[in-house]
Amino acid sequence: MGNSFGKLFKITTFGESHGLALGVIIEGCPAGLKIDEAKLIAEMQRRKPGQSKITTQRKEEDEFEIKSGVFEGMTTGTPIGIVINNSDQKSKDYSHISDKFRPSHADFTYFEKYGLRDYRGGGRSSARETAARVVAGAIAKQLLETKGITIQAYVSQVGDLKLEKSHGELDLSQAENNIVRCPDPQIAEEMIALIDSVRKDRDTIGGVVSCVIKNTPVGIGEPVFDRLHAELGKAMLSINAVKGFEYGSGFEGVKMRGSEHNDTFVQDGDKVRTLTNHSGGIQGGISNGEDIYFKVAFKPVATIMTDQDSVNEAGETVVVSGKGRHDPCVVPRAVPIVEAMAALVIADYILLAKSNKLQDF
Ligand SMILES: Cc1cc2nc3c(=O)[nH]c(=O)nc-3n(C[C@H](O)[C@H](O)[C@H](O)COP(=O)(O)O)c2cc1C
Ligand SMILES: C=C(O[C@@H]1CC(C(=O)O)=C[C@@H](OP(=O)(O)O)[C@H]1O)C(=O)O
Repeated sequence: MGNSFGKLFKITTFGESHGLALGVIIEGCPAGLKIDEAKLIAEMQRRKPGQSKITTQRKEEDEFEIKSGVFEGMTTGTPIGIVINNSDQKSKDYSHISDKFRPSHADFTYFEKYGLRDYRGGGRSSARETAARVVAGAIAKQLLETKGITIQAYVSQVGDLKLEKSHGELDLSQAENNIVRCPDPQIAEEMIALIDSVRKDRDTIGGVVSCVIKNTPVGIGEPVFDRLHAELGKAMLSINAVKGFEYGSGFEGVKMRGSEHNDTFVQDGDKVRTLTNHSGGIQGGISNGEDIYFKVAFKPVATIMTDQDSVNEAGETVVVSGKGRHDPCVVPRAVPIVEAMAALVIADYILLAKSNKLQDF
């Protein structure tokens, strides 16, 4: 029913924004992985609401409890069950729109699909659900660390303000040093000021999260329908408010000739490398060992703090007035979500690649 993701490293999430709790069941994580809980907590802190003036002011610590599948700090190979309690729901903020549809949120489509809905905080459609993905993704990241694979996302655009440099030209270690998570400190300041001014206008703004995955081995990806970039695309497009995904040269690549765009192969010691990386580390749906990089576009948040025309469940014309604690821009908190989803894909696809060749059997 669309609540699970992955084939071998598989997650199933549950929970609503204003319910008692959220959580995730992780199946397929190999036994014997040492879990560093401090790292899981750190990932949750990066995503949690209420972290700065440019995020929703809902205060959730996003503490989690590992209920199963980990014994004496090691995964046991059995399902890992994790629960995150909700503690700061303000469902009253939603009573005035309990039968009204917020323009461009999921109120109308959930109501039409199921015939009823948990209107409190957007229910299941809320990005609160992504807390469960982030804790699962943090475990996947630890699995990937054992192979030296790293994943880093950062904010590369807010509205019209964008980084012109590619990931290789930036010092990505700077990204976590500011509240918007942009690696260029100067542009970060401008982005923060822009989000803050949009927030003061009681409006919202979109942005782009870029991500780079390093040290993926050659040969990961399942042609033809489960090409690595197709799965990354699905993972990213499953995140709330995502409107676009591009990898490698993406939409800009259409302006180039093949003679400029082709990535020349060179032998580098015992490895085949490419001189450029317009392919984004993936060719034919299979990783080629170069950096995998992609961008994810997020729309401006639907819930704005001004009156908007809409309709209600009875089909009457109504005004929806903005209320509650909402993100003026999602990208600062989307960074760890993008990383988590990328980690889940790569962990899953490394396990799948064990069936590539007879010698791996
Ligand atoms: C990190 C994050 C935070 C979000 N915060 C809000 C919010 O405060 N208010 C809101 O209306 N939408 C927010 N959204 C987006 C909604 O969850 C999303 O727009 C809604 O579920 C409808 O789905 P769609 O935009 O994917 O069609 C957020 C999304 C993300 C990724
Ligand atoms: C609570 C979180 O973000 C929420 C995402 C969200 C939405 O519509 O997606 C709407 C707001 O929910 P509420 O109005 O219930 O506070 C945000 O605060 C979170 O990410 O943990």
